[in-house]
Amino acid sequence: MGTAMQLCVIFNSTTSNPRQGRKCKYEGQSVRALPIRILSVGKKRSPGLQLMVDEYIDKLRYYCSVEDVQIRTNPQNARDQRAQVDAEDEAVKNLIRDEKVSAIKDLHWVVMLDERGLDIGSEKMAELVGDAGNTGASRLSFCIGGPYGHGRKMRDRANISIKLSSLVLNHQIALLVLMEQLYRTDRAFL
Ligand SMILES: C[S@@+](CC[C@H](N)C(=O)[O-])C[C@H]1O[C@@H](n2cnc3c(N)ncnc32)[C@H](O)[C@@H]1O
Repeated sequence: MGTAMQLCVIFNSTTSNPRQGRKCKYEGQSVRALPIRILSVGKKRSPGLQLMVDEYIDKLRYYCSVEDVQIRTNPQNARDQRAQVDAEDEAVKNLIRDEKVSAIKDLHWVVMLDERGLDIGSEKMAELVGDAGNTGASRLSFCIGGPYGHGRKMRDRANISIKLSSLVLNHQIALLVLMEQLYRTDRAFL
């Protein structure tokens, strides 16, 4: 998975009492966040969900810029799960392609959300967001899969794969949990 090894340091960081195992290395500091792009695959959102997403983006804007990109599932592929996942992978990959426009590089640090991913808490999520700024990337991209999850291409492209819970979540709930965690990375909420 790409350069995921770079992040091993984060997940081995030492801890101290009384919040054993819950210390964030950015505690007491503002975490400098890269611009964030959240890509989520799925059907048209309900107005209620969109309202909540917009509310989080509004709250997060004091801290970092968040781009909410929706990738619609193609109903033509509904009968062929493999074709659907492949098409979704391709669509997402096109939106996280590293690019160089004249002297400006747009390099994505890609975090794949997956129920089988690495189990991290809020503090480690804050470290992940802060440390992404030291990877040389110019953007932090979170990818949420469709009804059948991510395919091989996305798994190969991702720099790291994380879980938000041990439960399998609907992609819309995963989006809200992610946004809440991003909001929580602001030190005051850890
Ligand atoms: C309905 S789930 C897909 C479940 C599917 N069985 C799979 O193999 O991934 C849709 C998307 O929501 C996200 N998701 C669901 N549960 C999650 C969890 N516990 N942690 C992180 N992401 C999750 C993932 O991005 C997933 O691809």
